[in-house]
Amino acid sequence: MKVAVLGAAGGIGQALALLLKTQLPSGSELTLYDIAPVTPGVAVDLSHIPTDVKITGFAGEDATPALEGADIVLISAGVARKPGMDRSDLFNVNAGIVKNLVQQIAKTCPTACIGVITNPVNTTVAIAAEVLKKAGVYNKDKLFGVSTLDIIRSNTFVAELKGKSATDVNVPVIGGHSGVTILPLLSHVPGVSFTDDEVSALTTRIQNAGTEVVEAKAGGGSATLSMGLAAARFCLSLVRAMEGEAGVVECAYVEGDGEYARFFAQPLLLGKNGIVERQSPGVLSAFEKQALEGLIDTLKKDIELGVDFVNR
Ligand SMILES: NC(=O)c1ccc[n+]([C@@H]2O[C@H](COP(=O)([O-])OP(=O)(O)OC[C@H]3O[C@@H](n4cnc5c(N)ncnc54)[C@H](O)[C@@H]3O)[C@@H](O)[C@H]2O)c1
Ligand SMILES: O=C(O)C[C@H](O)C(=O)O
Repeated sequence: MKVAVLGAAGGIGQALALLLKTQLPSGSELTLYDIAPVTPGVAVDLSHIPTDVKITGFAGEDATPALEGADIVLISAGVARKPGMDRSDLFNVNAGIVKNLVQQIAKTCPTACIGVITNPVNTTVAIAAEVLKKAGVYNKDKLFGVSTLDIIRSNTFVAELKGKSATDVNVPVIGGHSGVTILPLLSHVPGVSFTDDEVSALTTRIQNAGTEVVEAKAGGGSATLSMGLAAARFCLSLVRAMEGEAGVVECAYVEGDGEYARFFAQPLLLGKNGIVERQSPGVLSAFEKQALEGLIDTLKKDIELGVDFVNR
């Protein structure tokens, strides 16, 4: 199994690379790519960790050497938020970066599974899909917006509130990855009940958790370490499923049946070739139904922006 990380010299990229170097199965290959000249050095540094994962790093304009033969490509290249910014404010810079990198993926490893981390995810995943489509290599079962951070945050906040172990809580999060489009399904957490006020306050906290980190970092960037862990969890689940483990389910933002919007975060059964089954969000509470109705227009506009960016 070969995994490539694009944007690997950044805050997320380095944390993610460390976790993958230590947790990918023996015999895997990990390549790091970033425009930053430090990238081969990041790989040399990690190569001294005694695991059976071969790691190499590449810098410059051309991602090809990192992409050759990749089974999974994770993209965290791009700029991050500063206080006062929305994720959508990153569009002007990050749209072009994602477009360029996905064009290179389409050429060099067109059958790889792709996990897009770069914000605004609601839009950058649509950009990636349109680029792959134009190149004639789009497979909607292999393109993911990585929304795992919303799940691990929800698990943490619910566990804190209810005095549970965070590792025992699993909150599905559907919709998208920004503001009101993030919809944690608190009614789906077994063995836990919430008052209406708790549901409302927790949902708002989960939706604003990225901003909580951006403000706490005071201009020094957004979530990197928790995101590195989230992306590693997503990637390692995908690796396990691609290597034949049955029953691996993760939520991610993917092209679905279009019931709510063309792209929608939902639970996915993963397998050897990416998505095996898009699972229905199931029965929603009245609060969740209303929140879902309220997010669709925003999500559709975010998606349209990405589609137009590639096809204008
Ligand atoms: N999906 C999520 O849940 C989630 C969570 C946190 C952050 N993010 C997003 O991830 C992105 C990266 O965040 P970060 O904190 O790691 O930022 P960072 O600035 O620390 O790292 C970004 C890296 O991208 C590299 N880069 C820029 N342009 C590039 C290009 N054309 N090719 C290759 N590399 C390039 C930079 O050199 C840098 O090393 C941001 O857009 C951020 O908003 C997403
Ligand atoms: O909030 C951000 O800008 C980064 C990321 O999307 C997050 O949820 O932490």
